[in-house]
Amino acid sequence: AELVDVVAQVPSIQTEIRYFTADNFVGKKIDGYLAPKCLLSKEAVKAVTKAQYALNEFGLGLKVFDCYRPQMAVDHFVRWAKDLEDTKNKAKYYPEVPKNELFKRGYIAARSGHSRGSTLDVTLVDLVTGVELDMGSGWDFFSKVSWPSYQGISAQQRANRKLLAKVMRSAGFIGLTEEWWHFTLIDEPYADQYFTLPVK
Ligand SMILES: C[C@@H](N)C(=O)N[C@H](C)C(=O)O
Ligand SMILES: [Zn+2]
Repeated sequence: AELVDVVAQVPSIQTEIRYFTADNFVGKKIDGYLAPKCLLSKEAVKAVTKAQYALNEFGLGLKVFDCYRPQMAVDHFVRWAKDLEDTKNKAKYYPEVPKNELFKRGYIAARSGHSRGSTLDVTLVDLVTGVELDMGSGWDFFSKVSWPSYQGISAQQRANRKLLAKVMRSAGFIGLTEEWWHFTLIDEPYADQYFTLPVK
C-alpha cells in the first residue's frame, strides 16, 4: 500500500495519535505504533485536505486521533478484550458498556476500516489556538452519548458534530452510527485489503 504522512502534505492538520501513548481505552501503547503519525492513502489525504481547507474558511481545522491502524494493533485490542479483569481505563473510555460488549456493540472492530488506510478519527479545532471544539463526548468514549444521532447534548455540541459530519461528507467520507469522530472514504482505494505494516 502506498500510505502518505498527512502532516507532511498539510502541516496545519493537528495530530494527537493516542494509540502511540497510554492514554487510550487499553491504557498502554498499542502494538504497531512506532511513531505518532497519521498515515493514509493518497486518495484519503486528498479528501482530508479538502475538508481542512473548507474549515479554514471558518477559522477552524482538523485534529486527528487515529488514521491507518495496522492489523497488529487491532489484534492487540482483541487480545485486551479477552482479559476481562483488565479495566484500567474503564472510567474514562467505557464506563457504561461492559468490557465484553465493546466489539458486539460496534465500538471496536476486529476487522477495522482503519487497517485499509482510508479511515480516520477526527475532531474540530480552533485554527489559531488549537483548542478542540466541544463535541459532547471525548474521542473513543464508547457510549450512546457518542452516537451522532444522540440528542441529549447541548445545541452547540450538536452543531459542532453536524459541522464536522457535513464537512467530512462533502469531502467524500461517510460516518459511523456509533462514533461521531470516525469517517471512511467512500471511494477507498484498498477496499478489501487489511494492512500489517507498522506506523513509522
Ligand atoms: C476503536 C475506535 N477508535 C474505532 O475506530 N472503532 C471502529 C468501530 C473500528 O475499530 O474500526
Ligand atoms: Zn475510528
